[in-house]
Amino acid sequence: MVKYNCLNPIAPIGLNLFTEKYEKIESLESADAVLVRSASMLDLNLPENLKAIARAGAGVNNIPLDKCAEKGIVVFNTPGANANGVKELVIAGLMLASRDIVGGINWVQSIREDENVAKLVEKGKSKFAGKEILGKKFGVIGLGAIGVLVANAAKRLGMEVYGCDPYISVEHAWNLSRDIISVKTKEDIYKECDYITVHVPLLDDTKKMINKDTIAMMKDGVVILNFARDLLVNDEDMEEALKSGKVAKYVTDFPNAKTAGMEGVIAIPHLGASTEESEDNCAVMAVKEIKDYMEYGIIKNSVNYPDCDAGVCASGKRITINHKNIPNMLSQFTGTVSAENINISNLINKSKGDYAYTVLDIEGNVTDTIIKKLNDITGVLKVRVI
Ligand SMILES: NC(=O)c1ccc[n+]([C@@H]2O[C@H](COP(=O)([O-])OP(=O)(O)OC[C@H]3O[C@@H](n4cnc5c(N)ncnc54)[C@H](O)[C@@H]3O)[C@@H](O)[C@H]2O)c1
Ligand SMILES: O=C(O)CC[C@@H](O)C(=O)O
Repeated sequence: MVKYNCLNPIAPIGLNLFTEKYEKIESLESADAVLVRSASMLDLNLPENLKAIARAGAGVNNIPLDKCAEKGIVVFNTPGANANGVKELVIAGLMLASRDIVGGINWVQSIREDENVAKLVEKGKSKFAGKEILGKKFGVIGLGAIGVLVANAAKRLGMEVYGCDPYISVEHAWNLSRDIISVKTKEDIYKECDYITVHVPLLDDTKKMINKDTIAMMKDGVVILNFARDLLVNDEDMEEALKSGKVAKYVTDFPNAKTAGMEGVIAIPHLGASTEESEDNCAVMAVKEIKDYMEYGIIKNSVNYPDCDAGVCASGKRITINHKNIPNMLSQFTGTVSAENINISNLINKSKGDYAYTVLDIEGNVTDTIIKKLNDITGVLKVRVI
């Protein structure tokens, strides 16, 4: 029986894919697998038995990736599964920043009891006049699953769209409209654009990338949209820029104690992926990833281990080994199995950064001796028999 724990609610359409071989448990302690959305796992004790974590979403800054890798725990995410949900909200954010829709709606509510409300509306509406986005310059930083959809949608709305992503994947490059102006550096976006949206992961080199220095390069009255993570922006610098009018509006899907009540901020309560469709897509993808890994040792969409698909084991037993990416591992694995006079019918080894993963299909029984010897090899982090 595979035990799994959900740290956040996960859509039933995904959980229903688990068969009778899986049991949902309420505590993390004895879980083989975990499903999570935005709950922070950074300070959790990770049980020895834990083998896989699936993040039903894109951002994995709530999961201690290196600590997991070091314990042989494979972390998955669900690339692209919520991208359309976020794209639609970014377009809404663009509109909210350009037209004072929020201010106008709130004002109507404040005068709604007045019997002359219709007249007052016509008289007072000019306070809420805005700008159109047609023909304006729109910069997208990060052309991944979300950035590409946002860039293409903005282009279709008649904007002049600039995109920047030094690490763009071939798949995303194929999907990017050829009408998007590709620029080499973020500085080109900062200097050129009336609206700037960030769609990069929160990493050491993206943290606080929007700060007083980068804002200084921007046009006066720029609009900044952040549907990625709050820590991408230096909030103190943003406050200054909003006060001076350098930044006209800051739209964020990640309000915090500093920005939630800040003048000039349009704060949305992390709703980017909160649609039925995105939640379903993420749940289905996350559960399939867990099942593939638990049942076949297949790794797809991992963020801390290499992807590896050895298909279904056609002979005897499958041994999977999570290990450090260091020399001489394979010869020790094959030597250990061969010493027991067992034939290896299939072997795959993949690596990603400091970590690697090996699948051995063997023609014979996996003895306790083999498992102990494999576990004793320096650099081996987890051994499983499937
Ligand atoms: N608001 C929400 O609910 C919500 C939902 C999904 C994702 N997100 C956030 O949005 C981020 C992006 O999501 P995605 O699905 O597009 O991810 P993705 O991995 O498909 O795309 C991220 C892109 O950023 C690029 N990138 C990385 N570092 C960069 C840098 N320094 N400069 C420019 N580009 C850089 C990568 O090459 C990649 O193409 C996630 O990491 C997450 O933090 C938020
Ligand atoms: O799960 C969510 O609601 C948000 C997910 C989003 O922030 C992500 O990074 O995918």
